Amino acid sequence: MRGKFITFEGIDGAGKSSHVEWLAEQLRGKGLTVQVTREPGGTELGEKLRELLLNEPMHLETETLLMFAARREHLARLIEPALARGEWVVCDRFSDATWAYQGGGRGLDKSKFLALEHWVHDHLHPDLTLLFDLPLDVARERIVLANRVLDKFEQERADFHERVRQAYLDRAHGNPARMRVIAADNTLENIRKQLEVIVASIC
Ligand SMILES: Nc1ncnc2c1ncn2[C@@H]1O[C@H](COP(=O)(O)OP(=O)(O)OP(=O)(O)O)[C@@H](O)[C@H]1O
Ligand SMILES: Cc1cn([C@H]2C[C@H](O)[C@@H](COP(=O)(O)O)O2)c(=O)[nH]c1=O
Repeated sequence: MRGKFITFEGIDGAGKSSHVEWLAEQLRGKGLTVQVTREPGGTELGEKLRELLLNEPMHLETETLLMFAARREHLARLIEPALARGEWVVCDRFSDATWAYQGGGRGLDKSKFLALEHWVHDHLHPDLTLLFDLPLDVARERIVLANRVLDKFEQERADFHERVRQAYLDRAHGNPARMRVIAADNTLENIRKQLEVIVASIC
């Protein structure tokens, strides 16, 4: 039987990465084999593209095409083979991030996004997407506290991140069967309680 594909999404600093490995462990505890991966990245080539994407200034359409190029490689080399073997894949970001960052944040034409999504993975969409939603100032505070070097996207202005957040919420509104909004302005413990209930519904 084909495995399931779960993705995590949210604005920078939403807290999703703090739960990715935890969720994988919960699933492994149920006897499942789980691959944890991320975008952009997840393959040798994808990680090289990630370096460019997170650090080099580039035209919006170049950025979008490289996101989808990395995704094509990721699907072909990791995601699709794992799902075909019956393994589950937990991925930190996927195409909803392109919708939100390049579409919402930077203003990419929606028809261009839809054409690329159709071309690259019309046959495969996540079974479940967990959207970590919280006010921008809380996410910003977490990033400041973490004291990390900011990448190209994290250096964007607040209005960019507000548009990304709103685009994510619009996407969730349009895909209620797949996307679940997590109230992420909460303790790790309370967030995990929300995740347990949602994940139990697809196991
Ligand atoms: N619920 C929480 N309460 C307080 N701090 C949190 C919470 N969740 C995560 N953090 C902290 O916030 C910071 C950002 O968390 P994390 O890296 O998980 O976010 P992220 O959504 O993956 O961010 P990015 O996409 O920017 O990498 C980390 O320092 C983490 O320890
Ligand atoms: C997949 C994808 C990602 N991004 C952006 C979103 C984040 O700012 C970075 C990735 O960093 P993270 O710490 O691993 O979350 O990339 C994007 O703009 N478009 C995409 O499709």
